[in-house]
Amino acid sequence: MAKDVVLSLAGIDRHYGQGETVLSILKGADFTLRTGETVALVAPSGTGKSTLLHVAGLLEHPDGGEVTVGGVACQELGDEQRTAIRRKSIGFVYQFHHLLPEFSALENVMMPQLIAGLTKPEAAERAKQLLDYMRVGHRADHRPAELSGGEQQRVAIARAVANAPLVLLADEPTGNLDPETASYVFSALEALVRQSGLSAMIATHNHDIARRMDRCVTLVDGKVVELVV
Ligand SMILES: Nc1ncnc2c1ncn2[C@@H]1O[C@H](COP(=O)(O)OP(=O)(O)OP(=O)(O)O)[C@@H](O)[C@H]1O
Repeated sequence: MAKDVVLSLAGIDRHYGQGETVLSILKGADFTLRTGETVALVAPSGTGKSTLLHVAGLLEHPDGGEVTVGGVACQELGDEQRTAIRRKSIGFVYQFHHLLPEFSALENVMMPQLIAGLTKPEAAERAKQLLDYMRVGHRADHRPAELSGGEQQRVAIARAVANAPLVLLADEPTGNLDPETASYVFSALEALVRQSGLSAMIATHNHDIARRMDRCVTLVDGKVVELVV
């Protein structure tokens, strides 16, 4: 793997179901993400965007092929090792925030850092910085249900980058927001990614958002193909 490649997918196969009802989603998909690069994944519904992100983020096992994260080939690793790599190297943002409802925004952003072994004061300081950066610091002590959709998603983004991952994977991170809020939240996400030099792959249906990334890819017949938007 080239030195500046942070994530590579090689010959990824993924199918669902069995026998005659088998549905092949990814068919030898290849993809490479370089350090500091931002890539939009734009493809019609049902073509496998979430599947590709889940495989890349070590949330799902592919049926064939190799996922390499930060130079580590993950295919032969056990669940524990994959989880350790995922926690250290991958930040994931979903369409719905998936914040823990019984904890405050600040505690939600502290959580992955505490799991990674930081002390409470260290985790709290970084969480505050990230929430301020995402312009939601004034809501730090509130629980998710007390936040607006845009605020919830900004907290979820702060949480995803709390452990300074190598790669940020986002699955339609603004898909559940109205256009104005989506634009605001995406700008905050983009600024954070650029400022921290993060590598990111973002699935989106929004072509305005896609154009702001370094490059765009799509899925055609189970393979990743470069796209000009
Ligand atoms: N666990 C599963 N079991 C069976 N089929 C699945 C499973 N997960 C996804 N699929 C199917 O695989 C296909 C690809 O799903 P995926 O969610 O990756 O698409 P997508 O491009 O992200 O779609 P959307 O834009 O609508 O979110 C779909 O037809 C979906 O129904």
